[in-house]
Amino acid sequence: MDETGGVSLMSEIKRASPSKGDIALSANAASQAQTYALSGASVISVLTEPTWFKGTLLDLRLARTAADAAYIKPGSQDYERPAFLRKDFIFDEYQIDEARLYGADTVLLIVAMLSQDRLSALYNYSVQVRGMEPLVEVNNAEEMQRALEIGAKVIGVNNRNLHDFNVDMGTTSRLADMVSGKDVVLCALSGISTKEDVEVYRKQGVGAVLVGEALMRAPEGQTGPFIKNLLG
Ligand SMILES: O=C(O)c1ccccc1NCC(=O)[C@H](O)[C@H](O)COP(=O)(O)O
Repeated sequence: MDETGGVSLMSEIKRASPSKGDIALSANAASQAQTYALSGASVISVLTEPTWFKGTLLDLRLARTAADAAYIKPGSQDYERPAFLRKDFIFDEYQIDEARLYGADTVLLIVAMLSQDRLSALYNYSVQVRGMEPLVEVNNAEEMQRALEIGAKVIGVNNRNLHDFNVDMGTTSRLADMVSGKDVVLCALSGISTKEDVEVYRKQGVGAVLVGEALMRAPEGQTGPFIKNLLG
């Protein structure tokens, strides 16, 4: 949660996706990141996977550089400087090093894609060797339990089922109790597009929401106002 008790925004740079195909192919990662940074996003998530999401590691570097440059301009410091998340399918420690090298502050670990040993090893490597607390993604109670077992402190519940791409906004709500009272920031991922969505999650103790497609489809010049309205 942000310092005002509101929900923090993780805004995503997402050109395409397996479920929706092309979303915003010509999006410029640098200018998108600047807009996000200057509109109040706490985290900028950059999809670096090339095949399905049409992202690159270079997007991450350009986004980071542009947002940092925008942020140091006089008069532009209304918000905290956002952190950068490398959003990709991470299987190896090397990808965590790569993320750091290209400007990320943290990485995504998807519980469903990793054995418990690999999940734990990658989590520990990220925290202990690179000093980055990963966003650990889950989609059901069993995965949430696995995330809690490794000591994850930032857990994202993906409302999108990765097998059939169905989005059920109640997924986060149903798992919220499993972290209540724990030292965990609960994040709601996917399908979020309105201020009302954010308000529902806020009341359930969600600390951050991740928004991709809705931001990428905002009409030109409307991304900043859209973010301010979401956070309103
Ligand atoms: O977005 C997809 O189609 C997708 C399919 C399979 C694995 C991951 C996928 N998306 C990654 C994400 O987690 C979303 O980009 C992120 O939560 C933002 O979702 P949205 O706001 O619905 O774009």
